[in-house]
Amino acid sequence: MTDAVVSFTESGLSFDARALWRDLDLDIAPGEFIAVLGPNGSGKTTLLRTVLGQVPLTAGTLTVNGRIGYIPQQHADDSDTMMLRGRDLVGFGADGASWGTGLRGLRARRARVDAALAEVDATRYAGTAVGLLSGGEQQRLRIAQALTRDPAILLCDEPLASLDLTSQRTVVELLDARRRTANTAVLFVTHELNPVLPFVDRVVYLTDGRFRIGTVDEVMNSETLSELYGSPIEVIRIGSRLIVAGGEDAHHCVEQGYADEAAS
Ligand SMILES: Nc1ncnc2c1ncn2[C@@H]1O[C@H](COP(=O)(O)OP(=O)(O)OP(=O)(O)O)[C@@H](O)[C@H]1O
Repeated sequence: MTDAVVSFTESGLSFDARALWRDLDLDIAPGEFIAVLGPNGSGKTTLLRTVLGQVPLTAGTLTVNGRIGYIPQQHADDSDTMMLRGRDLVGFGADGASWGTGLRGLRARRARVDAALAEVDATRYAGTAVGLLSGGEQQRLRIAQALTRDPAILLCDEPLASLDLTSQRTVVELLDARRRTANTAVLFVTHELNPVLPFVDRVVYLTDGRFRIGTVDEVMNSETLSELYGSPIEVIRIGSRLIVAGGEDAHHCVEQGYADEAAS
């Protein structure tokens, strides 16, 4: 694909003798929304880190066309961040970019921060300390921070973790709006597929050195996942949601209450 934002070609990544993936080809198109799934330790975060240039591939090539926006995993010990005002946190994303010198540069930077705050509807709490905001509000600020770079691709590492369902929906809708209006691709690591299911174009499913890439229907079915895991996995569709049963990470698509619903 010539206009791909990110291209992995015959790529492989191993740490010592352990391969996280081999012979992986993936072209990510502008505006494409890709969910990266798999059990703990399967290499989801590492896949993002290769795109960030933090981890070199051990085989094949990776090309990135355009700027990257990164929404890192949230850690409970981000205490330094908690003291900042929302606007200052977002401003970190705008640092390092070339805004020109003097007052003009400062104005351009401020305008970009204001635009990013407005895009995620966070202007009203831009002056509040991050630590006083809800998890959902903080996550909006992290998205705004990533947007200040006007990215061609957003790398999102479990951005829904520890958010309630309403905030999850807000975050996903913000990312979806961005890709629709600005054609920004989204590479989204998640343990819960259901909140993003309506928006996902393709899934990259990693486990134990193997992977599958395809549409939700192509990958998230009993036959494909059983083959991938080498043990019986059942994928059940309930309305617009998917439940994965069996296998060591059967929980990964199940949200609170859905398992009970499936059983009843
Ligand atoms: N620099 C490194 N050197 C050696 N091993 C590493 C390095 N970085 C990651 N790993 C290992 O690679 C594996 C994949 O890690 P990664 O963080 O990508 O998993 P993950 O799928 O994101 O897991 P989780 O769902 O728990 O966040 C882990 O076993 C991890 O310990």
